[in-house]
Amino acid sequence: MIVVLVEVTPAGEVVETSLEAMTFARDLAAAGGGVPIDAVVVGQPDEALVGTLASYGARRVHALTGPAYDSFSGAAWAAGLMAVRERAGAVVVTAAGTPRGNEVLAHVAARSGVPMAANVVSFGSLSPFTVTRQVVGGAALEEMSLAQRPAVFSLAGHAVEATPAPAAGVGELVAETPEVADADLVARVVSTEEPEPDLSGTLKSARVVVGAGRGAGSAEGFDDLLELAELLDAPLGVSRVVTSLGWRPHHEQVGQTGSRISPDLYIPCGISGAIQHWAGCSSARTILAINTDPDAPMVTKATHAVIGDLHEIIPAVNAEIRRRRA
Ligand SMILES: Cc1cc2nc3c(=O)[nH]c(=O)nc-3n(C[C@H](O)[C@H](O)[C@H](O)COP(=O)(O)OP(=O)(O)OC[C@H]3O[C@@H](n4cnc5c(N)ncnc54)[C@H](O)[C@@H]3O)c2cc1C
Repeated sequence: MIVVLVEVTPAGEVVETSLEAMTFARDLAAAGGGVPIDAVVVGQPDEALVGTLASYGARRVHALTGPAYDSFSGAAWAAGLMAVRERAGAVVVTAAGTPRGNEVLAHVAARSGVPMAANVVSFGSLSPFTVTRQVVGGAALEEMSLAQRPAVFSLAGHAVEATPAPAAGVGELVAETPEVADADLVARVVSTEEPEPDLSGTLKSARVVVGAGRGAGSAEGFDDLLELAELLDAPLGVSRVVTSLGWRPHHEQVGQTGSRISPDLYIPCGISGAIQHWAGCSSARTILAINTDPDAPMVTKATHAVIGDLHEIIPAVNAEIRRRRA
């Protein structure tokens, strides 16, 4: 029989590539004379999820629950998957070739003392069992023999189309709480964070950008610069020092490891003009540098420069803009 590790989204739906793995397992099971397929999920599945897996041919849905499975751990998930496999007597263990799928299966293969084939796209003969898999990032295909049992392999994403079975499986839900050794919980996810939203679009397309670097002095030193940006209806673009120090968010960074900008006017204030920053702003049409150092690379490359303390110059410029607009 075959066991398939199935991944579930935070919304409680089966991941598409896991449905592909179920479809592939079904083709393999059919070639092997109709051996059963069991799915393994981590966490308590609802009825709809069990129904989906049954519609893809699952005879049983083994649900791994308990504190050891509350967060992702490649070794703990592998321990649970192996416990199910051993009891069910499965000769094939498979999953989608996702980072998690590959990590868990690598643990399973190492513990079982067998090779693992990652990113399989098709199978050939059954005896000996051979598979074709993607290597070198998908640039080449390799044929691999998985003669030992269990045969452990992951399926490359979109190698097959996810298709429900012509006849649904029983989908019997089986609660599983295999024990996990403390050593298997050493490397596990302890917290997750939403990625910072990418707000750099405005910066990349702006006609005017106000730049700010270490010369701002501190996280509190941006008030006048932000006022200037508002008066000019321009976004703020900053140097890496500023984002590294946590003074401003990363999406405002200009340079090699930030945004490339090409505004009509760039006003870098307190930015030395290191090559990595220059890489992101050199296509600005006009550069007006404000810096205390007349020899700073940004000053020597700028179209115009004002030499002086930005904390004196910027408030004066803001006041003059406000006065003229009034
Ligand atoms: C792999 C790599 C990638 C990198 N990628 C980037 C990147 O994408 N973007 C980037 O910006 N950097 C990048 N860097 C960092 C880069 O090398 C510089 O360290 C950084 O750009 C310097 O930032 P800064 O100009 O704000 O600070 P500094 O170099 O310290 O310059 C501060 C400037 O402010 C002036 N100044 C000080 N006080 C005042 C004041 N009161 N008024 C006016 N002027 C004042 C000083 O004269 C000086 O010119 C990268 C570095 C590496 C190694």
